[in-house]
Amino acid sequence: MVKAGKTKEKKEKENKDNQEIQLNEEPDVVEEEDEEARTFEELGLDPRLIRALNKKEISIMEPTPIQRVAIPLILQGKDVVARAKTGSGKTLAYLLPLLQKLLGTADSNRKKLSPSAFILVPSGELCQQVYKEVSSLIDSCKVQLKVVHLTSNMPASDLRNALAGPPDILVSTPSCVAKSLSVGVLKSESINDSLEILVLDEADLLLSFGYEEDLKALTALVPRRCQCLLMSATSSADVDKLKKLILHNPYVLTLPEVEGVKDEVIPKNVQQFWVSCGDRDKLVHILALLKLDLVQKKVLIFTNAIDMSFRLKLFLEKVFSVADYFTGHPLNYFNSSLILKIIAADT
Ligand SMILES: Nc1ncnc2c1ncn2[C@@H]1O[C@H](COP(=O)(O)OP(=O)(O)OP(=O)(O)O)[C@@H](O)[C@H]1O
Repeated sequence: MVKAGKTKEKKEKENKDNQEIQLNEEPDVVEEEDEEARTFEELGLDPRLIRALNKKEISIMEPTPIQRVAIPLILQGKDVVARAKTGSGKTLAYLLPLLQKLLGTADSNRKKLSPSAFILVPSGELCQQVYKEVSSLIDSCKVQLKVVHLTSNMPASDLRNALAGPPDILVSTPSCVAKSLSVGVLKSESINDSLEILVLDEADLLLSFGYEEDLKALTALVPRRCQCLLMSATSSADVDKLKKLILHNPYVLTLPEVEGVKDEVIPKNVQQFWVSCGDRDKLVHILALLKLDLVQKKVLIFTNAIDMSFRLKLFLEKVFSVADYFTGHPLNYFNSSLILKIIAADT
């Protein structure tokens, strides 16, 4: 991050190689951040957004480390790649400056034909979560910004209604944008004319979920002036590929260490085992693990598709108590003592 008072060497190091900022390798940078920008006010956040954060069910008073670094850069209009562990606050790290930028243009007379901001996520469930977060911030700020989200089962007429206006912010999977383009409810020229901010959230999953072609098609329409943000919990070849495909000379923020806790994708206290078996034997193996109490306490089982989670649920219900199993959005229910085992599809 380019900051007043920083040494010349540091500035040069950051400007080199896509302006990479390894926060753990430069602890003094974190310290400087700590001293200089402890609060959202000091990050330059609009008071309406700060009030909206304070009003949340669990009020948010101080920025997380990734927010401290990312928010000012995004407010300055930089392209940013933010890599920080799950739960580090990446969603607000891009949503707050994105909303602030749109607050500044909310009263503009210029008639747009397409949304100013696209937030692309890999799944319908994430789409719903991000949409909820944006809507609640907009409601709390009491501003005239409109957000919509698209779902994969929407017919063309619903897509047309959702995009009429147009909204200021679109939350979608890449495939719903591709569908909207193909049925003509989004127009290439209007995207090129209107798009100001493009966010790829959970970027580490976007390509593995099969959105490469949709993203390539969209990239061709993204104007050069559009600010692009890429958020990811891990670094991977896919994230690099997306970075090269869409971003321009971005700041790369990596936050592997927060408050002395090493940010590993798999925490140290988690033991991992894998069982090699054919497709047909998977259910029996899971049953054996549970029946023999080899996996104890609460269990979260991920499957790669929704129909597989239902098959597993039906299978396990034949053996265990029906009330033990739940499928759907897992984390809201995981702390409930009634729910002992959860099956979740990773889509
Ligand atoms: N500054 C903050 N102070 C306290 N809580 C926060 C702050 N920022 C975000 N949170 C809360 O932390 C939780 C996790 O945040 P968030 O979902 O943004 O993490 P993430 O880094 O995007 O994770 P993922 O990689 O899974 O998307 C949310 O409940 C969010 O409301």
